[in-house]
Amino acid sequence: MKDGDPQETVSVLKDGLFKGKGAVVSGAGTGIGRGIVTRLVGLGMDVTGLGRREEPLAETAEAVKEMPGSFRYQSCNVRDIEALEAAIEEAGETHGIDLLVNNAGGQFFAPATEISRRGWDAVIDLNLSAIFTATKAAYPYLKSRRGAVVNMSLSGVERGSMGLAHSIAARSGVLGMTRSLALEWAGDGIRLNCLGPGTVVTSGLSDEAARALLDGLLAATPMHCETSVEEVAELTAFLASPAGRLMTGQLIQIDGGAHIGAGLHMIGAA
Ligand SMILES: CCCCC/C=C/C(=O)SCCNC(=O)CCNC(=O)[C@H](O)C(C)(C)COP(=O)(O)OP(=O)(O)OC[C@H]1O[C@@H](n2cnc3c(N)ncnc32)[C@H](O)[C@@H]1OP(=O)(O)O
Ligand SMILES: NC(=O)C1=CN([C@@H]2O[C@H](COP(=O)(O)OP(=O)(O)OC[C@H]3O[C@@H](n4cnc5c(N)ncnc54)[C@H](OP(=O)(O)O)[C@@H]3O)[C@@H](O)[C@H]2O)C=CC1
Repeated sequence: MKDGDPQETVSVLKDGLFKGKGAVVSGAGTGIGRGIVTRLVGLGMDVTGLGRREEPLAETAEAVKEMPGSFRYQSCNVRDIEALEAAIEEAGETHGIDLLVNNAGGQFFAPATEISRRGWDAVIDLNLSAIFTATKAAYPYLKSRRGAVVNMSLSGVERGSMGLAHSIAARSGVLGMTRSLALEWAGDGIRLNCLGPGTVVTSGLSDEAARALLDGLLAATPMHCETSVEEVAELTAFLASPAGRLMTGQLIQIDGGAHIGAGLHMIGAA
């Protein structure tokens, strides 16, 4: 990436593009989620952010308070079905939903033989079932605005990954669900896509084990570079914009070619 303000460097969308539009972003207090909120509010959108911890959500609110759109947040565990449905409904009634970004997610790295059934269920709940719940709850609001859904996935999701059997299973499920709903809801004008970022250095990838992987991840990326939060945010906004009008049912990998190169999927194969 060139020097300068990272968002400015990758910004291609028009100021005021999303004035009067509404969005829900999960995992809005940190990393990629905060970056997406910042771009959407910067483009004039009214955004509700979800996450379990209030403190990072409040930090996101502080970061965007002078921007053209607005940001409200709600503490919500997306694995709690009733709480998630209620949060989506409240956001829909407050500002409408032109865009739903299912970004909250994560997992632990472990070989399949070390994943307990509870560990499996926790990852499937967070990365698959919660996305179904949120998307279904948002349907009436999306329909009335002919809105869009962006589901955060992983680079290489289609070819499997060492140490991530649970997460790849969940995210492959999300891809199948995304394509199925893209078909079911096309007549309503609702579009759904998945984004597969490569390596994004956020707090989620900052523990010792993840840092140890970083050099290997970058070496396995043909362009030998990280994906920036701002690049993911700009692409998310693009997919919700009129320029994305015919894009639906896709997995778009924003990963410096990782999914066609050596890839991130063999990292951890010792
Ligand atoms: C393709 C390569 C690039 C990949 C790049 C990806 C990057 C990112 O995703 S960045 C975001 C990273 N952030 C996170 O991953 C944080 C989110 N993760 C979690 O919250 C947890 O991992 C969770 C999904 C398991 C949910 O946690 P929670 O509900 O609190 O679960 P528990 O701690 O109660 O554990 C439930 C169950 O899971 C077992 N477990 C947890 N960690 C591990 C581990 N490291 N190894 C093996 N098993 C683990 C835990 O032991 C529990 O099972 P039981 O012991 O059977 O009760
Ligand atoms: N960083 C990377 O290299 C890549 C990341 N991704 C994916 O992008 C997404 C964002 O990752 P990133 O920003 O890097 O990581 P972070 O760990 O910073 O973000 C994860 C966010 O999800 C929220 N979250 C987690 N569990 C729950 C829950 N049960 N209910 C509500 N919110 C929850 C967290 O907030 P809180 O803890 O407060 O609930 C946090 O804000 C994830 O789905 C991740 O797997 C994909 C490819 C690469």
